[in-house]
Amino acid sequence: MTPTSLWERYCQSLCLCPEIGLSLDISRMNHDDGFLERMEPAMQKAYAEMAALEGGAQANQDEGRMVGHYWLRTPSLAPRDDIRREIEETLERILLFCHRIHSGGITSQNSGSFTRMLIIGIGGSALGPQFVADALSSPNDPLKPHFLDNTDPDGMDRVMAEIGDDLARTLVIVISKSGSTKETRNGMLEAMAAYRQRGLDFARHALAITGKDSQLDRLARDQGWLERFPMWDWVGGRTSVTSAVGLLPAALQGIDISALLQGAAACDALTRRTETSSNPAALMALMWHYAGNGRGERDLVMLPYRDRLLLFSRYLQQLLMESLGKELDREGRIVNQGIAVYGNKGSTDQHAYVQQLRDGLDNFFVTFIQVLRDRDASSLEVEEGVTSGDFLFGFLQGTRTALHDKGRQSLTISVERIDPFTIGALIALFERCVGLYASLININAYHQPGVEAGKKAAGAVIELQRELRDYLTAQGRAMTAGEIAAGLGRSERTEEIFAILRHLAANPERGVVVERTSAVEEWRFSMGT
Ligand SMILES: O=P(O)(O)OC[C@H]1O[C@H](O)[C@H](O)[C@@H](O)[C@@H]1O
Repeated sequence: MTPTSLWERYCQSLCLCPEIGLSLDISRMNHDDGFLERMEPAMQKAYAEMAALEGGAQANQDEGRMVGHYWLRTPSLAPRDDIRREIEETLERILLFCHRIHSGGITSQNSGSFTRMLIIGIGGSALGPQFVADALSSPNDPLKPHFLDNTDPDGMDRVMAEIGDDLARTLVIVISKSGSTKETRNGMLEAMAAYRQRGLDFARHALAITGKDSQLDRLARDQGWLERFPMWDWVGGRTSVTSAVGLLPAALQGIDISALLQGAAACDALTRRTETSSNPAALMALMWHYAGNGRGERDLVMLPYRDRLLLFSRYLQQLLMESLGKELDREGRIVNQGIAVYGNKGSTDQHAYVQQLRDGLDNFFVTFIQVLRDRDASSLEVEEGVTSGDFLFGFLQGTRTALHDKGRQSLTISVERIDPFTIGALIALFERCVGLYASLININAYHQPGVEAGKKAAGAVIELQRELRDYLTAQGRAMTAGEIAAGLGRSERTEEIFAILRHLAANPERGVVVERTSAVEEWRFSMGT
């Protein structure tokens, strides 16, 4: 394509959305002129399904649930008055609670004001809060956020060491929709132990965000924690960032959550448009469809050129891959759908994997995010007339062109600046896009049947570990994994038994001792004395 026709293609296909200070450029995708027209009937069907979803239909059919994250920022849209009221009341309670924390109305046990918060959660109960916290942090944040988002003991030690003596002035927010996620439970128990060790009353530092009457909800109620905020079954974990899950930590950090909600609501309003050329979520969904043939054949590489957006791709990984990565379509046919997401930030990633994007496998499309405002203050000239921000911009443009020269495809989202409003808009843009794309490929984006298998298998490993320890204690001698498995009548699980014992033996305080040889089948395990 000649430079002039590229410019024409850019002008024709640029979707300008001044309402949210955002534009989407699809000119560097390779679709032909007729593609959008051919897809229009499918797109119209997707709009109709989205309207039904927003109207309160049981869009998550497999679980018999409504899908209501859009109501969170426009409560008047909620299909029932009680839902609308709950959303509004929760928001008021969040603002009031934050006011009391910030103003010293609620103090820590030793009467000091809270200066840090420890957020314990995983998946949708961590990724959104982490993204927002990092994207919108400032040196003046009234509460500094820390996260326990795993059951990694060493990881937890690191976080607790960072908090150190400030634990007494740290608010703990335990987030779990189900209230029974093991990683989160473990993080909470470890945090409880840390408070106990310092003679502090955990309940006076803790609050919960969870489903009504969940295990966590009952614990928080029985122990008299500071507050409990609701999660509703009509909000999925990965789309919960505009519920208390994302709003409460953000507000405590001093982030303007009203602006974040306004940005999301404004983006929702314009991505409800059924005129595809002016709907950036629809255009993006169509580009995903085009790029991957409607079968996810290309990976989505997220390249935001702004450090503050580093965690966006991690957040989107769950939003897209848990929503779209499905074995069956809505009619129960095997389709094995999905779109893989990876990426960190530009220009940093140019020095890592962009080589492959330009010269290697052509199995991706890039989504660049450009932030027009470089920084709040004026910039140093690193070369005559040129700033660091000019370089960042130049690297984005350069990579986009270099990829295009090799026929490699990209989308470019431009936003004015990074602020709460824009972050809200970006979140809403991708949520809507995922929903529309799911309709285009006929899958349920709102359940996650595949996640259970790994959790169940992990439960079985923990059970087996208990059995093993009892067995080895009773045997009182050194045995190979094979002998133990046979003794337990579980020969089919010999490898698992070996792995469990090897792990225990690597942690001397767990009491399992190993005598090693060069052949693993000869390793002999016993309970130490
Ligand atoms: O919020 P929770 O109930 O603790 O769930 C945390 C996460 O658990 C699972 O992995 C689900 O697949 C995620 O969608 C969810 O976000």
